[in-house]
Amino acid sequence: KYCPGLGLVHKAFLKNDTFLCACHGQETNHVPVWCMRQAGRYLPEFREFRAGKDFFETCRSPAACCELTLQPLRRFPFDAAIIFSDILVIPQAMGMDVQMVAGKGPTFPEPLKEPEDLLLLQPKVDVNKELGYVFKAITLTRHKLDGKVPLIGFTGAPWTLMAYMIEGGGSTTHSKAKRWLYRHPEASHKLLKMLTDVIVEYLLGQVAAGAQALQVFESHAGCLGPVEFQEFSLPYLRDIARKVKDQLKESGQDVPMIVFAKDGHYGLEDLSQSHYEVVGLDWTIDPRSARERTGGKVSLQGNMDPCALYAPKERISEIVKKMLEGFGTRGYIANLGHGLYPDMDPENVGAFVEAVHTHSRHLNLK
Ligand SMILES: O=C(O)CCc1c2[nH]c(c1CC(=O)O)Cc1[nH]c(c(CC(=O)O)c1CCC(=O)O)Cc1[nH]c(c(CC(=O)O)c1CCC(=O)O)Cc1[nH]c(c(CCC(=O)O)c1CC(=O)O)C2
Repeated sequence: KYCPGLGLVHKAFLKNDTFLCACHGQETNHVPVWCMRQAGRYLPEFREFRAGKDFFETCRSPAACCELTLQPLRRFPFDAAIIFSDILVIPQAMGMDVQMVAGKGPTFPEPLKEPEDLLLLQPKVDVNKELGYVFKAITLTRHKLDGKVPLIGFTGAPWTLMAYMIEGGGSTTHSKAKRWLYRHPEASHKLLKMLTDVIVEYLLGQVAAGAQALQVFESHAGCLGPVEFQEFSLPYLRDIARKVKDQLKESGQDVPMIVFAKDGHYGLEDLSQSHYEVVGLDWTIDPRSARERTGGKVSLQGNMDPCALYAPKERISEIVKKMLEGFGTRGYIANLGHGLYPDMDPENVGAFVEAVHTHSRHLNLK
């Protein structure tokens, strides 16, 4: 039985456990599907709800996060929900000011410039105090979901968060953050380690609050080369999974973890041997080669080009069919290769979900 606050998770309690089964490589009647950024601006009801409210204020309201998480599930038969929040709540918890500026995106008025600035960060973060609002949102959403589908919690990965903290916002080159890697490798490792410690506690808190799976977003893997990835990203991704899993094992819990290193195709083999059950893929990887390169060691998630949702519905259906044939229907979770864009037509998102369900059922009957 599910105990609020304790987060004891029983699969039997779920009405639809296809997502969790697929994470563990078990057979399912249909391939489960969800979309990154499914709770987002492409939905008119999201835009209406968010209108006039500050983004991070919204993130700090458990009731608002719960409502936004549930919105897409009222429209589409997604097989999982992902808690509405943002990866940048961690730099905030470490003492940095982060604002969401309309038309510009996340902005840090005082980004980290030099290694001395690390002294300005909170050395020890009490996640219950600083991020308890996310935990409350998760518990409330678990209750409201009432076992309809599992709830995914998430975090940004250390390198991606470090990049934001130094760049002060989005960037095309990430040259300020990469400058640290080449010029201040020790300070870089210090920051990555600080972030890892907070992330581990944050993910454990999400599970205690009721999250039934966890996704780690290394969204800026692509601006690292294979050598830098090996040194500054992969060890921390591995550390996170190992530490979270070790802790959960002690309390007899088993929560699947997904690693999504966008544009990190060079790291695919390593990512499939990093203690994650699932590796998320962007659309630059061919499904069959991803299967070969990961050797059946993990389940895979992804990877339709989000822009394929601009195609007519019949074309979306064809693309989905090819994708399913490439990945196969077992140990596979359908998703996009990255998040939905604000100008996407909700009807086409519905067509994507339906195509995954219909084609995968047919393929399973063959
Ligand atoms: O476009 C903008 O103005 C700022 C968008 C932005 C945000 N965080 C950010 C970015 C940078 C970026 O995505 O490139 C920064 C951000 N947030 C996130 C990521 C990870 C990623 O997408 O690769 C990133 C990094 C993306 C990158 O830099 O490549 C994660 C995120 N944001 C969010 C969610 C939650 C959710 O979708 O349920 C999630 C995670 C789960 C998921 O993918 O579903 C929600 C979010 N954050 C944000 C927004 C838009 C602002 C609003 O509603 O007023 C929204 C809603 C939406 O996408 O429509 C703000």
